[in-house]
Amino acid sequence: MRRWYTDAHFVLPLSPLPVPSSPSAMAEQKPLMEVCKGINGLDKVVLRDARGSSAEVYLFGGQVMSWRNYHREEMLFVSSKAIFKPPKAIRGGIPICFPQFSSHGSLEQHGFARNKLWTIDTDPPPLPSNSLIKAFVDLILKPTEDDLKHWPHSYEFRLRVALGPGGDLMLTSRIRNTNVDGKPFTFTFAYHTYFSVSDISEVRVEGLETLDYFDNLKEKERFTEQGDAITFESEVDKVYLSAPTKIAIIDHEKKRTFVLHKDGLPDAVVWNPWDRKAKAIPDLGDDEYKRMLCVEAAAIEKPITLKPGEEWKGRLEISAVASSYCSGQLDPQKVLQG
Ligand SMILES: O=P(O)(O)OC[C@H]1O[C@@H](O)[C@H](O)[C@@H](O)[C@@H]1O
Repeated sequence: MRRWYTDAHFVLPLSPLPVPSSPSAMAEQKPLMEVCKGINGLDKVVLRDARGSSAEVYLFGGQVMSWRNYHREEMLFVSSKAIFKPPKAIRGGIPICFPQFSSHGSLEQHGFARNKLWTIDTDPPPLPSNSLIKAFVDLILKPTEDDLKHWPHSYEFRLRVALGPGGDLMLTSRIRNTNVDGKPFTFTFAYHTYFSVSDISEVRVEGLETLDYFDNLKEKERFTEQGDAITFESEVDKVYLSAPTKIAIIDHEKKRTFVLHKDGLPDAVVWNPWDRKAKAIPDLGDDEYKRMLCVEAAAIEKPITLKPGEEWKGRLEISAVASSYCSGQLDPQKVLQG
């Protein structure tokens, strides 16, 4: 069954759409936001902009599973062996790690948000408005009685997924403590983004040079990164601390650069399982590590504590630009404009 939202909140704009600038975009005169069935009948929300960029968000996990540019090229990696069957988290896209990143605590790996069924929030508290954003959806996750047995805290987790004016993917998380027992709670968080890359050996990450990091492959010992951009020739699992707000992933073969802008998320995780670990992950193809790279905007080193009534916000914006981008000159503002 297809539901088309006609509520002004969901299907914007009320004025005519801008004229699409390419034939492929022309074919995409569909609703800006549509709820339909995805793989295995799971509900998903499809966002589209007037030029043909799109994003798909599964209610299971509140997980972005697709982000395409206006050439309809997929930017996110999804494993060919991904299991779309709750409560197993789906391998690919942008799983949300909350309220625990990795095994940094007593909860299940990466927390439970990625294993839960979220709902569409029809009446979210307003966010700063941006009239250029036409396609977006608000999701919400709240604990059930049963959930409270495992993590005894009441919260409202609101996630807005939006397509920006240039087809950028924008995620805003708002987490509010709604405990009535007066107790604060503490959490760690990550947007566990799986980027699609042509060949991991041809990829470089800029913006993390000289930073301190915890190496998950060496019992979370702390090291300092060298001065060079990061390249890949073996398994990597690092949490970079106090990373800059902008990070670039340069894919030489694809001639494409992803530019991440993060806000409220001081840390950045870089993960690629490489060949041996990939073989041990049942829902990842043996060779698929070559076509993926996780760079995760996160809050890990200093967990966030919220008192009742307090709210935390963490934002991630990702753009994909052609790599006429000049290596070593990480100024995504210039990249974006230019
Ligand atoms: O297999 P999962 O639970 O999705 O986790 C994948 C990886 O996620 C990364 O964020 C962690 O740093 C890794 O340690 C972990 O292996």
